[in-house]
This record gives sequence, C-alpha cells and structure tokens, in this order.
Amino acid sequence: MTPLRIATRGSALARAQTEAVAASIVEASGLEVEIVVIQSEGDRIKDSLSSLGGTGVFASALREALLADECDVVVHSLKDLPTQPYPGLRIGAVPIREDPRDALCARDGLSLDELPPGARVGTGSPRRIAQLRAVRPDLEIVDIRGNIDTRLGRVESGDLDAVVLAAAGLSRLGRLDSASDLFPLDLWPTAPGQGALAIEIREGDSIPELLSIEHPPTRTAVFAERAVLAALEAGCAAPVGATAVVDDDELLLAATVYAPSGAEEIGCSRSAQLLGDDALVASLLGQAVAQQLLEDGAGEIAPIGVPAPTDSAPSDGVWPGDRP
Ligand SMILES: NCc1[nH]cc(CCC(=O)O)c1CC(=O)O
Repeated sequence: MTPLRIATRGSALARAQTEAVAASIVEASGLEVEIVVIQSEGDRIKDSLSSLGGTGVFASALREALLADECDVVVHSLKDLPTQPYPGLRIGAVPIREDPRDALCARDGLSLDELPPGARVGTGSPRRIAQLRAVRPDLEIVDIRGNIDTRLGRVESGDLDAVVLAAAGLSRLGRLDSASDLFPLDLWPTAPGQGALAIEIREGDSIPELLSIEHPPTRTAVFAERAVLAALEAGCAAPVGATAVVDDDELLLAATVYAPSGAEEIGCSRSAQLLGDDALVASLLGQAVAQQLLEDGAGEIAPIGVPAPTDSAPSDGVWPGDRP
C-alpha cells in the first residue's frame, strides 16, 4: 500500500503540528504516512508580510503541490488560509482546536499590566497592534516577523520586553512556559481560526481516514469566524478579532473591528441554534455579525471593504486571516 503523503511547510511550528496530525491518523487508522516538507515563499522572504502582496503566501506552495499530486494532504494553520475557496481543493478535516488565546511572553514573567511605561513589545499583526494600543497606549510597538523561536529570542536577548504570540503555537512547540500572560477572549478576541488546523485535500478525493481526526464543533466555530471576515471583505491588514464556540446546540460568535490606532473599536456578539446544517448556520451567523458591525460603522474606523452582504450563503471556503 502506498503511504498517505502529508505535506507541511518547513517551519518548526508547521512540522510539529503536521507530525501531531500524522500521528493521530496513524493511531486511529493504521494508515502508513509520509511527511513531505515544502518550502513556501512566506518562509523564504524575510520582509514584512504586508510587502509580500496579500494573503496566502504560506499556503500557495503547499496547494500547488497538492494539485500537482506531489502529496495527498496538506496541513495548514487555519488562520493563515485566505477566505476564498481554492479551485480544486477542499478542507477534508478540521481537528480539535488548541487554545485560541493570544499570549504575552514578557521578560521576568511580567503581565501586560505590569510592563513598565514605554516597554518595547514586538508583533507584526495589525489586530494585535490595535489591541495593544487600546489598552496600553504608552507601549512602544516594534514590528517584527520571523518564526516563534526567533521572536522569543528577541525577548531572551533583552532587545524587546515582550512579544505577543498565539498560545497554540507556543503549546505545539513545547514553549508555553514562555507565556507570562494569557489574554481572555472576551476582552481580546483573536484571529478567525486561531489555534485550529485545516487539513486540505483535492476536491475529488475521498480519504475516509480523515474522519478520525475531524472535530465538528471546531469546524462550525471556525467557519463562523471566517464568515465574519469574508462578509467584511477584510483585507490582510484588517484588525479584526473573532471568536466562536459551540456549546451544546448553540453557536456563539463575537467579533470586534479595531481602528488601527486602537482608539476605537466596534464589537458585536450573536448566537444561533444548531439544528441541522451547521455549516449554513455558521455562515449565516458570521454574515449577520459582519452586517451589524458594518451598520455600526466598522467600515469607517478600519480598512475593510463594505459591500452589503448578499443573501446567498458564502461557500465553505477560506478567508483572509490576519497576519502573524
Ligand atoms: N501567523 C503565523 C501563525 N500561524 C499560526 C500561528 C499559531 C498557531 C495557530 O494559531 O494555530 C502563528 C503564530 C502566531 O500567531 O503566534
């Protein structure tokens, strides 16, 4: 039997999460697997992400490999996938989500409140910048990029007082001990899909073994979060946080759009009963939240597109996640 070829980016985080996915597939199905490492443009280029020309730089090399039959399955960080569906591909599984919160990794175990005035905090994400400015306008925010170890290294070297990173990434790399503060989602919603993975496959393929790693409540929650961004027509520079959770038969969704300066924010939360077509409910709830945000003026405070949402549900595709 030929092994299932599972492709990943080459970063330590991507490899760690792909190895975990591969291990659960093997454990659940006994399938033989092979991990294929693919270099992406996003990994090679060290400039700021915004100069790379939009979303999807991390995903595109992997997707091309999938379409070229160089692999059978691709593991992505869901929040890095653009919202539009990719022709010929679909999301074959969404595994159970890790902690979706953002973490502060500060020197001396400091919390955000305890950072001294003017402390230097590194992040490249417009959402995190706006959130930091909103609560601590005195901080000096330093635009950084690079992988998680590089970012943590800038705190260890004393160059920065702190960085903000996803708890999920820290956890997957065994670095959660570096987190000195975990931000509650109700005050600090994170990127749509943060903490979740997308297992992408070719549209026409059927890989029943993937069912063993599918977690339907995670899929429903992240699709609702994605639907907000898709309906906001938010570009990659849009400071938008969204967080959804499935509780019994209820889907709860909250989203906030920030002015880049952090001086203003507009939030909305809604819930819906899950009775049947969960993907449709997720999509409609996301659209309703986005529409409310736009009615409340989100388009005036943040760089987002503002066409009125149509009454057709968006496909289950992908959306412009925020940047690292
Ligand atoms: N933008 C890069 C990226 N993509 C996924 C994660 C973390 C893991 C996840 O959210 O699933 C990170 C790093 C970060 O934001 O700190």
